[in-house]
Amino acid sequence: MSHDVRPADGTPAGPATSDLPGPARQPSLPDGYRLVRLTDERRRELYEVDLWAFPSGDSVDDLAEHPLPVSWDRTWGVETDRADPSAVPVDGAVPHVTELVAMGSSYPFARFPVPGGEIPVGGLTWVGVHPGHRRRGLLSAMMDHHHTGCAARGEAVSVLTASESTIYGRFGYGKAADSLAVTVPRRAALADVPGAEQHTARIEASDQARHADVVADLHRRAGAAHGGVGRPGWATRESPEQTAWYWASIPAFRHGKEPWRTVIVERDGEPRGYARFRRSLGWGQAGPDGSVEVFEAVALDPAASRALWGLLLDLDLMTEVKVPRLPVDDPLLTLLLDPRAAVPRVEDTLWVRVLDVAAALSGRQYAADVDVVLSVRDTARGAATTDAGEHPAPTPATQHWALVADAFGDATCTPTDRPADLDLDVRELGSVYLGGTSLASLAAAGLVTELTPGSLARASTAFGWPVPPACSWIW
Ligand SMILES: CC(=O)SCCNC(=O)CCNC(=O)[C@H](O)C(C)(C)COP(=O)(O)OP(=O)(O)OC[C@H]1O[C@@H](n2cnc3c(N)ncnc32)[C@H](O)[C@@H]1OP(=O)(O)O
Repeated sequence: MSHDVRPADGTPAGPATSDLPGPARQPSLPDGYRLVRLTDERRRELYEVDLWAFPSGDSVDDLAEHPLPVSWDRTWGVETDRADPSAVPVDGAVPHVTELVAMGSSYPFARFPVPGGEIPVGGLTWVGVHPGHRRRGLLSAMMDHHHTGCAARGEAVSVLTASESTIYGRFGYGKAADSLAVTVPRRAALADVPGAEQHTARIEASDQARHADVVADLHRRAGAAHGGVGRPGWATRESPEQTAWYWASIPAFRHGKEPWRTVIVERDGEPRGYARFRRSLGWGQAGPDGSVEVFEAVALDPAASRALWGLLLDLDLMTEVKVPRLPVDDPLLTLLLDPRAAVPRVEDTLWVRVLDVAAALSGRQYAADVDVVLSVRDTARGAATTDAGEHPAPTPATQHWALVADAFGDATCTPTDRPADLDLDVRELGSVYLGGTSLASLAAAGLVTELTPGSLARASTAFGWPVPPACSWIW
């Protein structure tokens, strides 16, 4: 919070457009609010908004000295002024305080994996509004700002993980990937995989200097594996800020658990997989009742995966292993002789907003030859706008796009006057973009309309992908 003196009527300062990341314009905000770029000097204020938006037992002091995952040049806030009741008027003017009441940021994914390729993507994150300033349009204005910034930077797509799954559909986001939350009993039986027993393991305190390079290398190679087709969504932590955050040991986030541990499994001295986990020890009537939390478990091949899960499922004094975000096709579910023992629960992870249809659709590959015309409606608020500051068109903006692609080859997507084969909203285009949701299943729910008989099955096959998308970058 900072002080300044305003005229007696409290007129707020004008917009600080030149401070904004992205195009120099203000989105439509309610009166008295302005969007500003945040810098490291306002780190404590940012944490104050964060703790109002995401309540926890932590204090600003617990958090402010540790690394932040966001890049300041892509981080913004909304501030407002209010009269300072404790201040004495100066020459008839009422001292005001400037208060940060909302924030948002986006990760710079320059090489975000999409089916068969990589494109620049903006990863919306850390959106929060102070509860005293909610439901008056601050999020809507920030979404407009974010999408405009993506468009200006050539990011054809925005992705996010949502705190609540009901928020982002209205801004044109479609649910593009699920994950599984599982809890596996200790020593749950796993199928044998030849070669698993030839692995050795190093279990160490997570340490950036010691582990960062090997973990980043395994993470990247695991995403590109899968018979060479790669896993959509499997972005690496590209920015130094994301990397520093991942490796930071922040006591406030331990919640009674030990600090993060890293296990690396090796075969013939070569790293083949890693996991990041932490334990908490409890005692029940039957003795030790500890729990293991696995943040991520990544392996290059089936034997390394079997070795890694075998180790994680048999840590002393533990009775269960919790994995909050497991890719839906992780080998663990297939290796478990009793998959029901994991009690898998499906959760949404990646939400995708297609901002530039031509760039997005020609930036990925397709699993079958396709020649289809899509009628795409983009009426959602928060659509990318022009540098002139125009807001999304109030009337439905529908465009026909001709998509032509060879299976696992080149693709083109251009505007066309040809009649459409399929009709859908931009939300549904986001849902199918990473290959994890089928057009046919959306059509079954009435969200996609087949206008040319036979086009749905063909397009559905082409938009699919052999490997389901997964989110690899939460935090
Ligand atoms: C990518 C991420 O960072 S996800 C993290 C999002 N942040 C949080 O969950 C923290 C706690 N929540 C908040 O800070 C705020 O409530 C926010 C950011 C979710 C919403 O901010 P607000 O400024 O209140 O939103 P705003 O007034 O612009 O509302 C825009 C629309 O979204 C709707 N909306 C807002 N919050 C929610 C919600 N939690 N669930 C469903 N709809 C919502 C509003 O009703 C409004 O819809 P309408 O215009 O169709 O009636």
